[in-house]
Amino acid sequence: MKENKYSLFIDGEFVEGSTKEWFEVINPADESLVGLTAKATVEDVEAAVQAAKRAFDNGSWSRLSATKRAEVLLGMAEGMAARQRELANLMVEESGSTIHKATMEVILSINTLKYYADLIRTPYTYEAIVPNDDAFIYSYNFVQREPIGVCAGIVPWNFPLAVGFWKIAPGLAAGNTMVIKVPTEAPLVLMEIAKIAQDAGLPKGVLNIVAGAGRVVGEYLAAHPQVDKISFTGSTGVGKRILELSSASNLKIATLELGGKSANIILEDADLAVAIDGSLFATMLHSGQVCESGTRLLVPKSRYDEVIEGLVSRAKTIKVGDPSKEETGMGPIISKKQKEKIEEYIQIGIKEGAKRVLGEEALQGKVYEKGFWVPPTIFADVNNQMTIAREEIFGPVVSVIPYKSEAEAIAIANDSIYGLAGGVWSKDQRRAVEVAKRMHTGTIWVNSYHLLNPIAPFGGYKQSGLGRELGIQGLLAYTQSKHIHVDLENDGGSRYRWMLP
Ligand SMILES: NC(=O)c1ccc[n+]([C@@H]2O[C@H](COP(=O)([O-])OP(=O)(O)OC[C@H]3O[C@@H](n4cnc5c(N)ncnc54)[C@H](O)[C@@H]3O)[C@@H](O)[C@H]2O)c1
Ligand SMILES: C[N+](C)(C)CC=O
Repeated sequence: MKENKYSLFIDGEFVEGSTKEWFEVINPADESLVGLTAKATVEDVEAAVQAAKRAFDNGSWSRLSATKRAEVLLGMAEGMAARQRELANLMVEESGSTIHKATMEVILSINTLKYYADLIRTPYTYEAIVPNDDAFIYSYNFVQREPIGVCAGIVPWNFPLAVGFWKIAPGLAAGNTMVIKVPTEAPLVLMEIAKIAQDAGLPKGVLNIVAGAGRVVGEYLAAHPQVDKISFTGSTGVGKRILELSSASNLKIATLELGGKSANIILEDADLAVAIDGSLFATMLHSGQVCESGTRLLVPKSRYDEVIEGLVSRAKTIKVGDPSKEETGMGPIISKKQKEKIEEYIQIGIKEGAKRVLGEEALQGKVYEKGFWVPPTIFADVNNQMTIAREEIFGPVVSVIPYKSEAEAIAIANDSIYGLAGGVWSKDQRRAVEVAKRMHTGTIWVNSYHLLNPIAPFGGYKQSGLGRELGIQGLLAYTQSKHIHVDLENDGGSRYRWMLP
């Protein structure tokens, strides 16, 4: 067990935390103990913020050249690549990710580091602007992009590594220092990163990693007057609380990546074999515990029966079980609490008149005796006013909604408080893109789903979020711009003689 005891990482050191209390991390597939993590108190978080502030102010990172910062980020990427399998296995154990999803996540995280290391070596930090007014013609103006300061990141359990790196990679690349709060359910993989960062030569205090209760650690960071920016990924309810605390304290800049109830539209001309498999991938990946899951599947009435039949027969082929096995398609649910929440939604769906066409039979076998399991569940005959079409379930449950016309499909898709993602399936790509343009969401996949690339921004419309991560926007979100005006006449005074004759 000793090697699976994880300390907090503050000011370049692994520390036990002020109360020396530890919490258990449980494998959701069999309820075994994966490891112990030190539980941070507000005193520990304060120490982490102060370490990040000192590190920012001393310039060991914030004033380092972009090329040198990029070298360290690439060193971290190399360190992660060398331990790819180990990191993926740890995520399988602590979060129930299948080995495929966990491996994809490590690769996405490495690519995010590499992308930002490349981006800061291009002159994004500098922008010349040309005066367009005679009064300013003899001046030279430029905009400098500067780091913001101490940035906090709050990370959820479903993609602990990738979401962590959507914050750490651009945040560090831009020259900020950081305090990351890891999720209590799956804290270990990001805590491993502390060692990798240290080995890559990240100066002390630049990256601090703490674990602890959201209400204590997360709220303390959100309300802290010396935290200059907060980036939160999690539920919409907690996101609203973060925004309240962050603006009331010091008007800190906030990026919020929140929940979703994404619509996935199969158009009449779609290749159903492709669309059905793609729509199951859209909802069952990571047992549906993915923010952008296509949980409202919109199907034309003319092809409805075919689609339902296809979904049921293909979903039955998903192997649910031990997430460490290569052949497993779907693993467990993160916790007993989350499993019970999903089951409650399933009962609500039945009560409100939706027809459960798959998922009634409990999973049978030794592997399901322990751990937290919910079978792939399909509801037919859902209408968009039902609770299971309006609220985020965060489980392997898809609500199939029939529609009569393309216009009706778009109206249903947009009738949601959320706007995170969506999908469109059609043989006619031009038509699919026209539909995509009319959907009010931040990401749409045409004839695919869940494919993420560090070059493209990710984030939500409406109550799915504020701001963007990834892409150039994701880097700029960790900078603030400063306009510098240099008077070329070396005689600025001549311009205000009217006041000081
Ligand atoms: N848009 C995205 O990119 C994205 C990505 C992943 C997850 N999510 C969303 O996250 C939710 C599932 O994750 P979850 O259950 O971990 O969400 P959550 O909001 O309960 O927790 C997210 C993180 O916030 C912390 N937290 C909890 N309460 C807090 C509080 N009062 N103040 C500060 N921090 C607090 C948690 O400890 C955790 O680290 C879903 O709604 C999902 O859609 C969104
Ligand atoms: C966007 N992503 C996949 C990293 C996390 C969503 O839950």
